[in-house]
Amino acid sequence: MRIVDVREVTAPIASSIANAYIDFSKMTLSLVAVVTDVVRDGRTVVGYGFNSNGRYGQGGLIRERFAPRLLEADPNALLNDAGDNLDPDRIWATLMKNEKPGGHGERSVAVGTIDMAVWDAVAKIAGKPLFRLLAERHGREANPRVFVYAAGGYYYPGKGIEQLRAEMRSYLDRGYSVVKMKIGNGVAEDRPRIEGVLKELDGKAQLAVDANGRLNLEDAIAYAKMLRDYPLFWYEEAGDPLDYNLQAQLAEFYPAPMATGENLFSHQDARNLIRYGGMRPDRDWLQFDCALSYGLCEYQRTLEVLKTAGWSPSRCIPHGGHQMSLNIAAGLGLGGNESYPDLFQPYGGFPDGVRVEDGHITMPDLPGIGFEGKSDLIKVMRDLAA
Ligand SMILES: O=C([O-])CC(=O)C(=O)O
Ligand SMILES: [Mg+2]
Repeated sequence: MRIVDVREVTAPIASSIANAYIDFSKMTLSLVAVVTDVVRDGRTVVGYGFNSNGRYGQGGLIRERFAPRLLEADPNALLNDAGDNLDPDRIWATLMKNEKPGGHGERSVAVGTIDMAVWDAVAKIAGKPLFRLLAERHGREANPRVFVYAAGGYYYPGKGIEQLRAEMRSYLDRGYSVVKMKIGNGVAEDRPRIEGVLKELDGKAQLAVDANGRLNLEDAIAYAKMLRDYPLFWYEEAGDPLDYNLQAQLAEFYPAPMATGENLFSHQDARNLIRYGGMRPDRDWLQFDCALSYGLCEYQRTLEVLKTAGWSPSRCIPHGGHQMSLNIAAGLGLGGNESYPDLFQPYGGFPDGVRVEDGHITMPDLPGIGFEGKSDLIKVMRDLAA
């Protein structure tokens, strides 16, 4: 049993949306195929992975550094003790050989993308959905019913409050109970946007807001004073993701739930947020995204760090809207997952036929991560592996 090839293609996920920090006019992602020599149900097992929106494709790093390390390794050194499957942690250690600690940059995205493909292959070789395999490995009961919220509400050229309200209404109509919109361009611009959306939701769903790290401390506090007038689900990523002191000071002005973490890429960074960021385990939310942060091998270390610090995995609702985090949520008891109903297709979303009801989806029993159940996605994946 061995990995015979690691393929990467950088694909566009561009659109005309913008958050308070970046626009998505040139956004890309990396799609990876880890091809094995294992055959299941008459088909060669190929694991697939991709990185979430926001950090661009990582083709250079994957092709020049990480894929060659896997292909040059002794194939037996990448297997589990029984020799009947790949071992994700041994593969992870091989990927990270001769990498210094710290300074996570974007190698964490390259590794996270390959790691997703490896876990997909491992669960397919085991003949199980990844969420069931994870629950078994951790001695837990899987829960296929997962909370999901609808992320959107971007700044959009020519889009006024009426269109924003219509967008949010469409998420309500599709079964979501929590929706999210962007803020950060200024209190004067955002207050009427928020009030318009809250009117549209009319108490039938809750609203989260996301400043994408745009605000300095003074502006983050000014926003907090405005936002705390409204019953929001959370106030996300107010300031720079690595400014733990800003987050901690903000907590003093914002008693309602805060959320952050999508731009922290290692368990060490996550631990610093917990130690120094003033985040409160009884109400705040952690959004670390394995696809951007060295993958599930690292995410399990992050969950250990959280546990040690008294945080439940149910306080985690990852960024990114991919099926990988849906599996982690169902298998390891996270609080839910992000979803972008109208963006970043065909990568995001759910297997065909999965519907949102009362803000939750139910995972179908598909082997691996479940990409084979999403026809538009598996088509581009198989094109890469062909
Ligand atoms: O706009 C983005 O970069 C995505 C984002 O922050 C989110 O989904 O929370
Ligand atoms: Mg965000």
